Amino acid sequence: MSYLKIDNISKQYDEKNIALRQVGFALKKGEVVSVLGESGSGKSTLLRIIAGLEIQDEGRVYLEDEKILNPAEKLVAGYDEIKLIHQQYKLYLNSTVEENIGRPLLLYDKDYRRERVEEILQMLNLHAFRHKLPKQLSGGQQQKVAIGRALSIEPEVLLLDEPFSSLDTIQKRELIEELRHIFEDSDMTVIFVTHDLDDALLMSKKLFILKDGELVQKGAPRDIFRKPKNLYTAQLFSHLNPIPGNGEAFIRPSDVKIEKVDGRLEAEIISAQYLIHYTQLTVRLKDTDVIWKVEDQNRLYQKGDSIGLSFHEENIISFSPQ
Ligand SMILES: Nc1ncnc2c1ncn2[C@@H]1O[C@H](COP(=O)(O)OP(=O)(O)OP(=O)(O)O)[C@@H](O)[C@H]1O
Repeated sequence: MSYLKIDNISKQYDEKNIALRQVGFALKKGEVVSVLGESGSGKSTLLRIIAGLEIQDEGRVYLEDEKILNPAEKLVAGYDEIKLIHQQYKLYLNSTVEENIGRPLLLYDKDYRRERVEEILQMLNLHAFRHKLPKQLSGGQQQKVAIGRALSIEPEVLLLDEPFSSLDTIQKRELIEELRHIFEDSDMTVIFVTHDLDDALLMSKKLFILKDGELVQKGAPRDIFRKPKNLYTAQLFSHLNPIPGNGEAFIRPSDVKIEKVDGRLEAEIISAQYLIHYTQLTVRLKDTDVIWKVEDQNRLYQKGDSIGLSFHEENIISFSPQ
């Protein structure tokens, strides 16, 4: 049974700005998913509508079969059960970490409040900073406090709108992994939106891909990687090498094997770029203008070398009948 249902949501701000086109999906309780899309694809609008903070033109959001009312239908917009965190999420600057986390619980029983704040400090490993003010914390620690504050009243649904984009890559990856473990141990339903594929893959086992306001594909990353529905989705995962004379058919660099020159597919290396896990070769296929990227895992080749290339038919990505 679906727990959070997004049913056919459309939203157009004005003539030029169509933010969402009939977006629909359903999540089970406790599911953690990522919504991936480039800037302007409608991610923030989608989350705001799910949170009941934006008026949609069409469609409905349901939480456990209850309609989520939008600001035109509800006096105080938003729901305690659904928390939205975004990059500009503000902390109380003159309050300590523990006060910030406990703030949403002011109307709750004092003992419960104390217990819950302890739980959150423990969960997010923030004990050492409990008496510090936000300005005495790093960006990553501040984001954790913001998340701690959102978690303090135990929301049913947590919506994360690129909340980590101000962090450096290493800090961000660590925080995402930490949160993934927290979410795995909870029954919170989480939607994480991002434009970064690696972040999305780190956070969840299920991806929703948004393009120009449309949900173009959803599923397990491995399935989308192997069977992308269109060029846009395919290219989110890697560069695609066009296969000459084979219509709209491509092969990923990671699926190309470098062999000795043996008269089959031959190429000349026109540049070699040292990357962390391999040397990326840019090659020109013999007797053509077709340029490919291939991965030299053993760092054996350099500019000017001739190499042979091979790949398995089953790895070909094709968008039209061959
Ligand atoms: N208040 C608004 N008024 C008019 N157009 C808007 C408004 N908010 C968003 N839009 C437009 O709606 C579309 C979707 O915007 P949205 O912010 O939802 O995308 P996004 O995927 O979250 O982008 P980003 O990653 O850059 O934050 C864009 O074309 C944007 O310009």
